[in-house]
Amino acid sequence: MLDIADLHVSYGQSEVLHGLDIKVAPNEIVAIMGRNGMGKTTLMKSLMGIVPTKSGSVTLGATDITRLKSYERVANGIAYVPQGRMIFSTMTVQENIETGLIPRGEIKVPPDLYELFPVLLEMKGRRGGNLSGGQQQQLAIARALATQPKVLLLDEPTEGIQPSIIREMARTLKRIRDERGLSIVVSEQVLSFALDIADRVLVIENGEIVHEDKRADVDEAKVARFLSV
Ligand SMILES: Nc1ncnc2c1ncn2[C@@H]1O[C@H](COP(=O)(O)OP(=O)(O)OP(=O)(O)O)[C@@H](O)[C@H]1O
Repeated sequence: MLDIADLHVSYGQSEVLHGLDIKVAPNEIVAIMGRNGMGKTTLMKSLMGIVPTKSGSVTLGATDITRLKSYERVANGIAYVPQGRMIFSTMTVQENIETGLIPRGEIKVPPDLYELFPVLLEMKGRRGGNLSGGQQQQLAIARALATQPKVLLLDEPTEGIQPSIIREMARTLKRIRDERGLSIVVSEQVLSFALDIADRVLVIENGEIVHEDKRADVDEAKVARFLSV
């Protein structure tokens, strides 16, 4: 579904991703784990066309999206929940979700989004900035899903979220995958969450994938060592 091949990304002269090869199957959930500064956000931003690709390719389904602009990537079926959620704090919950409808030319929030996140229906007239961290995360996911993606990217979704809400988020994301047949790529530092949700766990270190395990074979101690400072 998503095929990243020999992806190199730099900021000016300094190369940050050094030739990543990652394939994500339809319906698969892949967790990309790594400490701060290892390149997770840069990978997400480059997949969304927010930072330019130096070389290599990104293919979504049958479409080469490497040179496409962000909005064209979204139209092709890739959606993004950025680190820190980045909801529009002065807009209402409903208006936030509506921004995700624009690429599909739709006007009305599909009821199944509110079924997934009932709290958003309750709060649809509230300003985004007045929601709790967990509620804002649900809103950011709902906004991304409104674009009807085939691949959903989430950048450190557990950051700043309470443990009980993190478990609920894992359940919801698996439900989304099962019901919508999405592929999900999630960057994470919280191993328990990654193990809860992922079919495959990759570790990124200094812009390279240095370890990979299927969920059933994950060597937890080894992955934890990569994550410890
Ligand atoms: N705009 C930028 N200009 C120059 N260098 C940058 C820029 N953004 C990130 N970097 C560098 O790129 C490297 C990877 O950063 P990135 O933010 O992708 O890491 P990360 O794994 O997502 O970390 P975090 O968990 O802190 O978000 C770091 O060395 C960082 O300093």
